[in-house]
Amino acid sequence: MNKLSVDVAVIGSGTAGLSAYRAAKAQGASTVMIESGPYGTTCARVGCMPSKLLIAASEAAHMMQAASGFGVHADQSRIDGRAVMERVRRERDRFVGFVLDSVEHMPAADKLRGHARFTGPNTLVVDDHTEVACRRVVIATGSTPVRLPQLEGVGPGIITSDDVFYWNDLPASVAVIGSGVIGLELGQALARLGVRVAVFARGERVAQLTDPVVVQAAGRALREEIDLRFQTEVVGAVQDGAEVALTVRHASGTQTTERFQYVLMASGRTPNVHGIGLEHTGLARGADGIPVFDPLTMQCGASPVFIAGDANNERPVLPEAADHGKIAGDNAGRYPDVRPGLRRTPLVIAFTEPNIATLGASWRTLSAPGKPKFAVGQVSFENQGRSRVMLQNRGLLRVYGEYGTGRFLGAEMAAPRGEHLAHLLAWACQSRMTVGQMLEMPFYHPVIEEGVRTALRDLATNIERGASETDAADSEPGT
Ligand SMILES: Cc1cc2nc3c(=O)[nH]c(=O)nc-3n(C[C@H](O)[C@H](O)[C@H](O)COP(=O)(O)OP(=O)(O)OC[C@H]3O[C@@H](n4cnc5c(N)ncnc54)[C@H](O)[C@@H]3O)c2cc1C
Ligand SMILES: NC(=O)c1ccc[n+]([C@@H]2O[C@H](COP(=O)([O-])OP(=O)(O)OC[C@H]3O[C@@H](n4cnc5c(N)ncnc54)[C@H](O)[C@@H]3O)[C@@H](O)[C@H]2O)c1
Repeated sequence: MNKLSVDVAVIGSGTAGLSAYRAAKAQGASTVMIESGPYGTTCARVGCMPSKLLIAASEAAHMMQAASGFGVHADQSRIDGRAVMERVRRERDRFVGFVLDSVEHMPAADKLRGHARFTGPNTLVVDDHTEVACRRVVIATGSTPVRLPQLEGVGPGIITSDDVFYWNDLPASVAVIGSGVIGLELGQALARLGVRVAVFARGERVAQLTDPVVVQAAGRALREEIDLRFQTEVVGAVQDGAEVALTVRHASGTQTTERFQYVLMASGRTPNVHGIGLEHTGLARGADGIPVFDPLTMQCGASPVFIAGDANNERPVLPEAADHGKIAGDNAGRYPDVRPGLRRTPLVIAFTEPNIATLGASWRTLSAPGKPKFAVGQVSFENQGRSRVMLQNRGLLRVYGEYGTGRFLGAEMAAPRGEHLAHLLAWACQSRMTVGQMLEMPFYHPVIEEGVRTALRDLATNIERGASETDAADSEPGT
């Protein structure tokens, strides 16, 4: 067994791990980065980038169809599935290439290949070939798609998002299990590319939304394009040649069986904190097995162990993985002088159309028992000027504000160009602006942002009403 002694060991070379490695090195710490899988990051290989490439192709296909609404007829449109997937893989490989280049330029002594696991609070063993004595550790092991037990061992037709971006051609049909972010992004993209898609959901969840009014509006908008089947439970499946016969149970109790080329499990992701010897660290862990950590420092208790990215499941999206990694690596490098790092206003965007975006405090957080009442303003995009002009008049925006101070708290939306509206609102939220201050900002004409102004005016009115005419404590959200 080889022996290695370092100041900092970073487990994982994804976005969080790479950012932790750089930050620890910047503190002058001797650092090793350990990776068990392929280099290239989940985001670039099988996450953000290839999924957005597939969505971009689907938008092109959708525009051809939507054009007839303007009197423009793209007569002979044809989707070449092989060419679509070839571009997805080619461009994805280009993005992966940038990551591989940066890893290539790291000193060889700073990289170790193999599965790392703790054998003690300050020791790791890598694949039984190297023992690493490390004064500090950053766990940046990412997450893995949840596999449904009732679909285990069925056959090659049962897949996860990890498989989609290696396809050589578009399939004929896909059943998507889960109406979360992955299920809806991929489900809508594949449907727009001519694949027969059905999305099966246990409940009525729509991506990351928590506001029931926005959930309703988003579900309505998406249903225009996707065969979305709420309240269905997967019972089991059988691989039958090139197809999978999928059996689901409906809310009525009846069961139906349908055949698809693939069944895509999009039922969440599990943090990779199991099988890494955490039981040897003495760290306190939550019910989900994740070490208890401080989200400002990423430190696990008072220990020299830090946890970053999807592994801690705090906000499992790319920008947060990068921020987590920087904070964790910086603190691992400077330990025991641990400092709080920069955390930003929460922002999540699902690239469906309409975009589904949430920022700041969620409706669910604000509505938790014991929390003060809050005011709500809203706008529907169905009759919003510019949205109608572009034939993208679907969706709803709800904005939340604090009674008394008038401070803007957060928003949830399914909105045309929602990715941009969400940034605008997230910046206002992080700047701790009041609704009044936001309404003093410029709004051009005719733009979708005028819809945001309508929602903010509505919110301002409701805040005013709550503060002057009613006791805030008696008012319900939305009044
Ligand atoms: C389909 C899909 C689409 C997405 N789209 C978006 C998007 O549009 N926008 C967005 O912000 N986010 C998106 N995400 C989420 C984003 O990709 C993740 O939040 C981010 O990549 C997490 O980075 P990470 O560094 O935590 O994990 P990863 O990049 O997964 O890195 C973890 C690394 O640790 C390694 N590892 C694990 N265990 C060990 C061990 N014991 N020893 C050694 N190495 C180990 C793994 O092999 C892996 O390389 C998407 C995710 C998916 C799946
Ligand atoms: N645009 C983005 O930012 C983006 C895109 C894709 C993925 N991601 C990240 O990846 C994470 C994982 O995405 P996801 O869509 O897999 O998870 P998710 O948590 O968003 O959704 C999982 C869905 O699966 C359902 N589900 C859970 N268990 C089930 C079961 N046993 N049977 C049927 N349905 C079940 C849930 O009700 C939910 O609707 C997201 O939380 C997000 O952080 C982000």
